[in-house]
Order: sequence, then structure tokens, then C-alpha cells
Amino acid sequence: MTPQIPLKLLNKINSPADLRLLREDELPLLCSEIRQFIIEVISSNPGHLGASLGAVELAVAIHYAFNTPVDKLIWDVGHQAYAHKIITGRRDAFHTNRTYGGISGFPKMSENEYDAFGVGHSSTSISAALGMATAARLLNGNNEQHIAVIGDGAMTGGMAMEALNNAGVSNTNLLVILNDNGIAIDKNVGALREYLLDIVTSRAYNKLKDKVWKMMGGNTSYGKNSRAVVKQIGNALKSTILNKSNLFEAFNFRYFGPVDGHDVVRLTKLLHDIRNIPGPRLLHVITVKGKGFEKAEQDQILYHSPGMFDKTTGEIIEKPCKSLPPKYQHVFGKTIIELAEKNPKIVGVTPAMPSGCSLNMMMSVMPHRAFDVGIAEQHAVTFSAGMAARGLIPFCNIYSSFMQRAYDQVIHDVALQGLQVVFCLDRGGLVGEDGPTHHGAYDLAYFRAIPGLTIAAPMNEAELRHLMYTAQLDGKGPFVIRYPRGRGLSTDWKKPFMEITAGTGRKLRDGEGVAILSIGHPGNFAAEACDILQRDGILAGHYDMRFLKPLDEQLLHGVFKKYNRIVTVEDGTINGGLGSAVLEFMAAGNYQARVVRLGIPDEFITQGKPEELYALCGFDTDGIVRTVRSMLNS
Ligand SMILES: Cc1ncc(C[n+]2csc(CCOP(=O)(O)OP(=O)(O)O)c2C)c(N)n1
Ligand SMILES: CC(=O)[C@@H](O)[C@H](O)COP(=O)(O)O
Ligand SMILES: [Mg+2]
Repeated sequence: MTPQIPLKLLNKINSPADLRLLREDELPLLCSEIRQFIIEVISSNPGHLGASLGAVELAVAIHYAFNTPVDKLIWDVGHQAYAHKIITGRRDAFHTNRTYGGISGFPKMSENEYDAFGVGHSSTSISAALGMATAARLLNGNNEQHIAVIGDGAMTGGMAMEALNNAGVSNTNLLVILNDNGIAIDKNVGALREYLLDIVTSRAYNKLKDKVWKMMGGNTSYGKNSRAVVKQIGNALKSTILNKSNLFEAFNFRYFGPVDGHDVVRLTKLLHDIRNIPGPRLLHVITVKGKGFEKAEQDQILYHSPGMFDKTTGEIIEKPCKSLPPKYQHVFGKTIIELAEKNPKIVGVTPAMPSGCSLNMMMSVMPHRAFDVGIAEQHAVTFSAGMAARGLIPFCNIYSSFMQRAYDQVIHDVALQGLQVVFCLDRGGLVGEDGPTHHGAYDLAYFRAIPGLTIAAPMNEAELRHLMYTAQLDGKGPFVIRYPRGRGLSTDWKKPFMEITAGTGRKLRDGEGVAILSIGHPGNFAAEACDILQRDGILAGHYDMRFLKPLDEQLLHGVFKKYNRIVTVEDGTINGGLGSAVLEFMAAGNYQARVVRLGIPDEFITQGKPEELYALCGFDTDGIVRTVRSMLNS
């Protein structure tokens, strides 16, 4: 439900055109109404709170100062764009944010004309904006403005650097707004972070900034002499910022800032003034993640995406969870510490997701052996390869969908050289509310194509633990373990370590006529389906394949000899995954059987609760039961 809070100004805003009718002095009130609205809605329908609270003034100022949607606004990652959504015609739909059938949690081109470019993954905005600006120049003579808004975390991503490098010599009109709140999901890391901190905290710099401000008469109208003034500012900055030259100027960008990103009136004026300066420009804006909501400002990591919370106090509303099994990520976090205590060769690597994948546990007890390398999946993989080349055993934990970024590095730097890197792919399968940008749909299929990889998917937490143990044993080579977001089903996961021989599946139950072959967590849906079918007298055999590569061929020979109806179940794309591997095995062995493949179909799956999406794809318990029944009836 849309909340019933007084929204004197916001209720009048159905598009940025309405926004532009407001007086400048009304903008602060509008921002505070938007902030209230976001808090109210996200408290009961969870989403990305902190980043969006920090970008309210930015969204308002940009739409106020620019002629969107003719001018193109491109958000990076897009998790900070709730204010943008709300003022671009989606206020009344905002309560459906991230739900099945509702609006997306990220900008999405097909959803709204103001979403100039779809996002979800990090560090794409400058490339996309540069591409669009280049197209505009070629097609219609450069009449439109292109604005990329990118966070300090996203700016550490390789793509952002590649784009700056290209943009700086492109002579294209492009405004990059660096939304610097000094944090990513977790603490931002790396030399760039330190550089930005230097700029912002340098007292010498701030003094200089005040001087320049006075020099310009205390207003932002650069007037006729804009070039000269800007050049003066640039030269002064160069010599002042801790004797370092300005990084962005080194990329041929004109640098402005840093400015207070919550002073909406000043921000609006400034944007207006730099709007028509030609060429690549970068405006450095300082914001506070969680701005305006005390708890979210205090604990910015927790309130990045806090789940449900009390809209007044900010207290997190925890569901009772005493007897719940642990999340897979926590099993990873605890197990890597146990293994690393015994095996000094083990190190941990994450590209900017320490709390998301639980490597933060190892980082706090073994800080010298656990590395957050920033939003840099490609680097994370090759950095791991380097360590493996010198004899360490890196556990490189990357969300499945973000691993798409580093496919070449896995092939070229790890697999081709047979290096023992253990890839733990968290968030394999359908992740839920983040939707198609974040579903880990392709990993099984894309990794199956690579020679020399061992690919495993545990059905439960205990198996994850055993697989992690197995992967770090001597001589294992590159090893992929993929598991889903959220909780498994077993509370007694902490069993003594046991090696699981690569390429061995296990029979879970015998059947007649029909067998189910599953891999990973959906094996639990298959087990439940078998129970339901058995109550109707249908005995379905069930095998947990555990490994996609190497396949357990001995087990498969047994299955094809015994059953002539086979259902494969996986939470990855059907194209190229377990089902495809089983079909290839059947063809090679000249077996005759009817095989139905359940998994993610050849389309992008929307957002929603995981259960809704499993059902949509047809590999939930009911879907498996239906499939088996219909196979037996045909
Ligand atoms: C390729 C990729 N890796 C990781 C992520 C996960 N991720 C989403 S937001 C974020 C932090 C971004 O930090 P910043 O750009 O500073 O934005 P803020 O949340 O501070 O506004 C990360 C690591 C992602 N979306 N895409
Ligand atoms: C925006 C983004 O990419 C992350 O915040 C992502 O939503 C995290 O997903 P999890 O909630 O699965 O950690
Ligand atoms: Mg940030």
C-alpha cells in the first residue's frame, strides 16, 4: 500500500516537468518529503535504503537543472535511484518496488523513458553515457546532455577507469557526477578511496576552495570568462591537493568540487552553471549514505539493504530464527576460517562483497590472509591466479552474476594453467528481488564449457563444507563450488570434514520407471516431490549429481539402464547445464529414454520472491511433481 503521509509537494510531482515548476526554495521541502516516503515504503517492502537516501538531492537537482528525458541521466548500479523513480512517474507504483509484477529496484529502459540505461552491475555508467553521447553527436549534432552518476565504490571498478581513459580524449560532452559518500556496501577500499579522502579532508584544499569561491564573487555564475576561471581553479587544485595532481584532470576531465550533495539549491545552481561547458567534466559531490535517517547514517553497512525495519526508530525487524538453518554464506564464512587454521596456504579473496559472502568473518580474524580488492571481479580472479602460481590456495568468492565479468580470467589465467583456485560462487540460481541483473543463471552452463574445471554444487550446508574441504586438498586444480542465496535446510551442518571424490554423485532413493537427477539446492525440492509422489504410490528414483564436471558417468550408466523416464532439475539455465550434459551422455551412450529438463528457461527471469520464481520456471516441488505425473501418463 502507498503510505498515507502528508506529501504537500511530492503529490504534485508526476514527472520532472512538474518538478521544474517548483521554486528553487521549495526543493529542500520536496527532498525531505521524498526521503520520508522512501523510509516509509522501504520499511515494509525491503530494498536498497542507504544509497537511495543519500542521493535524494542529487536526483532532484539533476532533473531540475537538466531537460530529462531529452538529456540522458545514467545511474551506476542503480540501487541509489529511488528518488529518481519517484519523481519520474513511479510514486504510486513505488510500493511494488522489487516485487513480482512490480517495478524494478533498478533503472530499466523498458520500464520508463527516464531510465536512459538499464543497470544492476557496477561501473557501467561512464561507458554507457559516453557511448550515448557519441551516438548523439553523430546522429543529431550533440544537442543533448549526458550525465553519469557514479559512486565512490563503483568508481574503483575497472570499467569506470577504462571509460574515463577513453572519454578524456573523445572530445565528447559528458558530465560525470561522482557521488562520494566514502563507502561502498562495506568499507570502500584501495588507493582511489584514499585519494578521494585526501581531496575531501585536505585542509589546504578546503581553504583554497573558499578562496576560489570568493574570487568568483560567491556565486556560481562563471560568466564570459568561464574558461579562464576554470583553468585557474584547475591549476590551483593541481598544486594544492597534497602535491598530487588531480587524477580526473589527468584524464582530461574538468574537475569541479567537492561540493555538498545535500545542499539541493546550491547543487541545482552549480549543475545549471556547468551544464553547457563543453567536453568531459566531473563534478565531485559529497553525500552521506543513509542521509536523514539516524540509524542508517550510524550503521551504513547494515542499512545498505536492511530488510524490514521500524520506520520511526529504524530498529531492524528480525524474523524469529533460533531454529533456522544457517545461510550458505555463513557456512562458507565459518568453514574457510576452520580450513585456513589448519592449512596455511589458504587465503580468501572477495571483490567488494565481504559481508555479502561472509568473508568478513575471516577478514576480522586473519586480516593478512583475507583480501577485499574492491569492485574488481576480473582483478580478483587474476590476483587469485597469481597467488596460486606461487603456491597459495585462494578461495575466491564472487557472486555468480558478478562472475560473468571475469569469464576470460577464469579461462586464461586459471584454467589454462591448471592453477588451484577455489571459486566459491555465492548467489548461484535465482536470487529473488534483485531480479534479472543479479540472478546467477548462467554459471553452470558457462563453466561447463571450460576444460579442466571441477564444478560442484552442494545440496545442503554440510555438502558445502565437505566440498570446500575437498577443494583445498593437494593437487585438486581449479575448483568451482556454487551455492544459492539464503538458507539451506539442515541445522546440523557442522560435521567432521569429509572428502567427496570429484565426479561422484549419490543415490538418495530408489524408484521405478522414473528418475530425478538434480544438482545443488533444488535437490531438496526433488526430495520433497518424491515424498509427495510416494504418497500416491509413485516411486521416483532420486540422484544428487553433486558434480556437473566431471559427470558421474558410472552413476548415469546405472540410471539409464534402469529408467526410461528421466527428469533433470537445476537452478541454472537449461541451455548447457546439467540437463544438456545428461542429454549428451545419453546420445553418446546410445541410450533411449525420455528426458525432461527443468531449470531456468531461455529467457530473462523477472524479480520476485525466490519461491515465486522457482514456480514460474517450473522446478519447484509442485513443478517437479507435475512433470513426473505427466511423464508417467504419457
Ligand atoms: C559488478 C558488480 N560487483 C558488485 C556489485 C555489488 N555492489 C552493488 S552496490 C556496491 C557498492 C557500490 O558503492 P558505491 O558506488 O560507492 O555506491 P553507494 O552504495 O555508496 O551509493 C556493490 C559492491 C555490483 N552491483 N556489481
Ligand atoms: C545493488 C547490489 O548489487 C547489491 O546491493 C545486491 O543487491 C546485494 O545482494 P544481496 O542482498 O544478495 O547481498
Ligand atoms: Mg559510496
